Amino acid sequence: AFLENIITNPKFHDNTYTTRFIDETPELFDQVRRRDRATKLLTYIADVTVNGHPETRNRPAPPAHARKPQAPVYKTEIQKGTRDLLKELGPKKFADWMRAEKRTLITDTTMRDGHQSALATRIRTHDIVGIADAYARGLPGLFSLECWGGATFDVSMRFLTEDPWERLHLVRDKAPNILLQALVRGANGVGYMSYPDSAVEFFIKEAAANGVDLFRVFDCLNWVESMRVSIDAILETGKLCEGAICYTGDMLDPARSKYDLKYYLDLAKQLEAAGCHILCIKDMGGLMKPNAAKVLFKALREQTDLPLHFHTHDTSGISAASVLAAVEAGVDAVDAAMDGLSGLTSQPSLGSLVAALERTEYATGLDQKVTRDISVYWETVRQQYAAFESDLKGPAAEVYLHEMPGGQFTNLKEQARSLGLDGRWHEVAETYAAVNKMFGDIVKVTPSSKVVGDMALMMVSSGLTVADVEDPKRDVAFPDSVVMLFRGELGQPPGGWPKELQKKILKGEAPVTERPGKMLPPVDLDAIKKDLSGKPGVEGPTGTEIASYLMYPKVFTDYAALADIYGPTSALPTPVYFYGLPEEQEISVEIEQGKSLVIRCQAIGRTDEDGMVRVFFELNGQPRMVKVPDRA
Ligand SMILES: N[C@@H](CCCCNC(=O)CCCC[C@@H]1SC[C@@H]2NC(=O)N[C@@H]21)C(=O)O
Ligand SMILES: N[C@@H](CCCCNC(=O)CCCC[C@@H]1SC[C@@H]2NC(=O)N[C@@H]21)C(=O)O
Ligand SMILES: [Zn+2]
Repeated sequence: AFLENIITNPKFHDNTYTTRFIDETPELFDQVRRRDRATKLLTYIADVTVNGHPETRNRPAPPAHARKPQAPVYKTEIQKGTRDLLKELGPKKFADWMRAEKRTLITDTTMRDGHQSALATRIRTHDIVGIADAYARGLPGLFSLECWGGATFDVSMRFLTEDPWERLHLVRDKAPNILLQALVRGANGVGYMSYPDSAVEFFIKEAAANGVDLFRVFDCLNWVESMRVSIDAILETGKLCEGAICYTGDMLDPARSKYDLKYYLDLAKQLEAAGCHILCIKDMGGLMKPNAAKVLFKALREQTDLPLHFHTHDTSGISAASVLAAVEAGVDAVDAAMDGLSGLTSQPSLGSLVAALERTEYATGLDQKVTRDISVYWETVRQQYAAFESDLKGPAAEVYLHEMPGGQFTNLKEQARSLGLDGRWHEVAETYAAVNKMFGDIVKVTPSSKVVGDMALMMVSSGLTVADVEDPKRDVAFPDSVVMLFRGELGQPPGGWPKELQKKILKGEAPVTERPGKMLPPVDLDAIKKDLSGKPGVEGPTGTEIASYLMYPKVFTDYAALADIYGPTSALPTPVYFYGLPEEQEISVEIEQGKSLVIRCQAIGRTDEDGMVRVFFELNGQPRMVKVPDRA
């Protein structure tokens, strides 16, 4: 009881309290400090049962009839797949193999862009890893699993209290035969800002060493100069480097001549010259129309012999038609999401594309019973994430006006709602388009899209028009992200920033025209190791911990401190992670391969005079009690 008291006292995690405790009772301290993972997990379950989770509080709850997701179990051996091929052939010959394949190669984006676009990136490692074995055995012919990078890196630590590297390791173990694909933002790594080149290099090397086989690299302004930081680091790792060109505007519209066919063909030449093994047209807004796809991919096919990969979103409802047009025009690989997480701001439906290509020369060869089974799994998983559903009910051709990337659309709608602008969404969309024009008609994808969003929300909520903003006599408080953008901290658009506006925003400060990462002081790994060692929840610090810290110092140390208190929460089933364990319910938690805990909630006490609540469990048959604060 004495020990339990110490453990569950909220002051336990405040170092001064613990230090005094060590001085007074060193022999006891070991027993307390060694708090095993089970005790930590019970602390988490008690806390979330009593207090809920910040992410799901006051949000729609899963339907009462929601069932436990059951991954299909396939008895077939794990056959050789694209990862085995890459190991055999090396990246260059692998790219030749792609070009020789007649069938259309399919990338499944469900584990990354699918839920980033449909559910604000909130799907947890537990649900992602749960289906990996089925992919490995049931879809060995899949080209790649896009399962890492992009916003998943940030969200897993910041909102889901789990380690993105653990997710990568577990998917790697369960699906050893299929290429694991990650999205990286050129000189921004997986962050929203520019980093010193050495930080990006360190991150890429760590990601390659921990399981990423194919890196898709893009820059938020299509500035190849910035992309080279990642490209060069990836080429050194021997992994596949896919250079992505972000598609924007409307290629065949004479009014959008800035982004015409020549613009894209020139960028493709630059990326080929930079050494990319594969070229990707990354249509993050779903702006590609079937006619443009036909013209663009035909022209690219004639210009280069590199394999071509097409990524789009279904916001307008036309994306499957664009994908089929691209296939006819010679594209080698296309992205799709499993039906249950496809459509609208996500990718087009994988099952439907496979069926549409059946009995054509481009047939994918994927087993449609398996794609149906796996889609049913994702549908069931999705029920647990009701808290993160957007209110978008149908396709929106409005996307051709605002050109927002799929992943941002739902997030910006949320942000507008929280600012009390929900009745004015179409005004936000119009203003977003006006801001894009005011900024010189730029590529809009994380992080440049975030800046346009910040400006649009600021203008709508403070009733500012473009004329007001551009008026040299009118004082405007520009969001920090806008100042950063015009200072050049996210790179340079072709032709630079609109001069007048830049002058007004920078108030005479000189802009940066070089690549920011080149000017930033290189990372000091020794200083970081010293800074990190001893922080709660930090092991070594290991290479992956340093890589996380380089990208997100505060988000990482906050995450590590929570992991130190709550243990391996990623192993918990999603209903328990977000909503707790009701009395009389029992779960089995596999905290590592072959080691499971059986946890049963017996009773939840009342809040005592110290504002603490006792929660009684049975852990593998043994009675256990933990006390947690009532945070009401
Ligand atoms: N706004 C911050 C990020 C913080 C967002 C909310 N944080 C989390 O979702 C992770 C912390 C979980 C706290 C646990 S959940 C169970 C229990 N219930 C609680 O109320 N607290 C604990 C940013 O943008 O960085
Ligand atoms: N997480 C925020 C974004 C935070 C953005 C902070 N941005 C930077 O630190 C950019 C780094 C480049 C700084 C440039 S380089 C040339 C000049 N010299 C300097 O010392 N600094 C500038 C979000 O969510 O938006
Ligand atoms: Zn996307």
